Amino acid sequence: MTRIELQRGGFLLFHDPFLTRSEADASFPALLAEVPFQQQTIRLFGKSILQPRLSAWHGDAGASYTYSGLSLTPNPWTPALSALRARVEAAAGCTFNSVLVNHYRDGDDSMGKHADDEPELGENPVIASLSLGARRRFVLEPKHKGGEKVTLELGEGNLLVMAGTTQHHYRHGVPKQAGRGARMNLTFRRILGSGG
Ligand SMILES: O=C(O)CCC(=O)C(=O)O
Ligand SMILES: [Fe+2]
Repeated sequence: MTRIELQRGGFLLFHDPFLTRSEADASFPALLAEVPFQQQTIRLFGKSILQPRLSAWHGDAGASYTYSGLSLTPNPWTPALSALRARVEAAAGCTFNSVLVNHYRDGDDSMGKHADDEPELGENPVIASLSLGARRRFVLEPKHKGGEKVTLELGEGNLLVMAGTTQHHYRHGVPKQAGRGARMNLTFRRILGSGG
């Protein structure tokens, strides 16, 4: 495990490897079969646009969440998601009541730069990000001038934990990367005030 202190504040814990090869290889098809992935529409500057990836939200009953203007009601935990949650909680040393699962079908799918700073996550959220399948470039950069840019290759069962004040000072995203294969990313989160 590598700990990366961020210059503007916050820190990352990077576990690479994290899942064993066989755990990672078994999880990808299990999630594809269990998770009801959809291409979501979001409203951005008054226009409806399709997100350039598939996603699904799972969590404890009552853990509802607003993401990019979408109000999401969680799907229930599936066997594969519950097993991965237990694995991630043991490593992160905290508990999570929900997970956003993203499926990047190929290198044309992407996630724009953002911070996971929604109020329902609380002041300094711990976000545990598990990546399966093809590695993709994950870019973390300061919101304002000053501080470093960090690029990691997330995939193949590795785990990145973002903690402390990271979401206050940094944005992150997954740019398009031509030629890459399918990847999944699971961000385990704790939604506050949901009774979970
Ligand atoms: O796919 C990734 O590595 C990033 C996902 C992410 O930032 C999110 O779900 O908020
Ligand atoms: Fe994020």
